Amino acid sequence: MEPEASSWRLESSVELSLTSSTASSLLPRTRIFKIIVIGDSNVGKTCLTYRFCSGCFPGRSEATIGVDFRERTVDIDCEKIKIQLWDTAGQERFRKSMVQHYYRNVHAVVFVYDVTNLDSFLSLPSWIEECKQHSLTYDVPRILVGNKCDLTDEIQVPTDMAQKFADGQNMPLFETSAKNPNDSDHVEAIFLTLAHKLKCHKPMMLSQPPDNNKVLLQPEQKDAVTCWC
Ligand SMILES: Nc1nc2c(ncn2[C@@H]2O[C@H](COP(=O)(O)OP(=O)(O)OP(=O)(O)O)[C@@H](O)[C@H]2O)c(=O)[nH]1
Repeated sequence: MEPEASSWRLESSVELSLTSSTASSLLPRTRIFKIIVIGDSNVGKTCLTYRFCSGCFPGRSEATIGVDFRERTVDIDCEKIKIQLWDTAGQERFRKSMVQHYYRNVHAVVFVYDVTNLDSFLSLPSWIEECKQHSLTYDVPRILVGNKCDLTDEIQVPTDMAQKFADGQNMPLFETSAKNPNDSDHVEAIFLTLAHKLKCHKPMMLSQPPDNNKVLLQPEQKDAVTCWC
């Protein structure tokens, strides 16, 4: 179910074609960041990823089965970054066989809850636990997103409650609406902020000497906890 290995490479590796023997003349190809989006069913994971990658709210959205991939290439500080969003199924029956694939070589995690559904917020600890069980270390950036802020009359999760939880988990909180991008934090800004953090967090380094006119760049491995300040 993973995308074609030929079209992308996990671990945010960057393959370079050498045009001369000096590394300074290398032109890097697009770096890829794999971001998984998880949370209860119906919180709006598909709509958020669709909003970011396609720029609009999907006319209709059905329960995700397994996982859907969406991607978008952005320019950050003159570098092309491909943001690959893994939109995972919220329903347990549609997740089972796929779970181990989600967590492989993940660069960041987006936890989503629905601000109009308290249960989806109360489920967050179990999603965080699932990450832990798949050996996701704390140096993998994580953010918390409360979706459906456009439904102002139906809010069940007040911002201060969500903020307290996010602080306790050392995650930044964003409240947004995939439906109405003018509400609160903009979906676009959320994912771009995350991409910036990833870019700074994982500077490229040469991982092996040039071989067959190719050189593989990989992110520097860091043990430090990601700081969002
Ligand atoms: N009002 C409003 N509705 C939204 C918003 N985002 C999603 N929805 C609606 O919420 C429902 C569920 O959205 P999805 O994006 O399919 O939810 P999901 O989290 O991907 O669900 P699963 O695939 O089952 O895990 C759909 O009817 C969407 O139209 C939002 O920001 N505002």
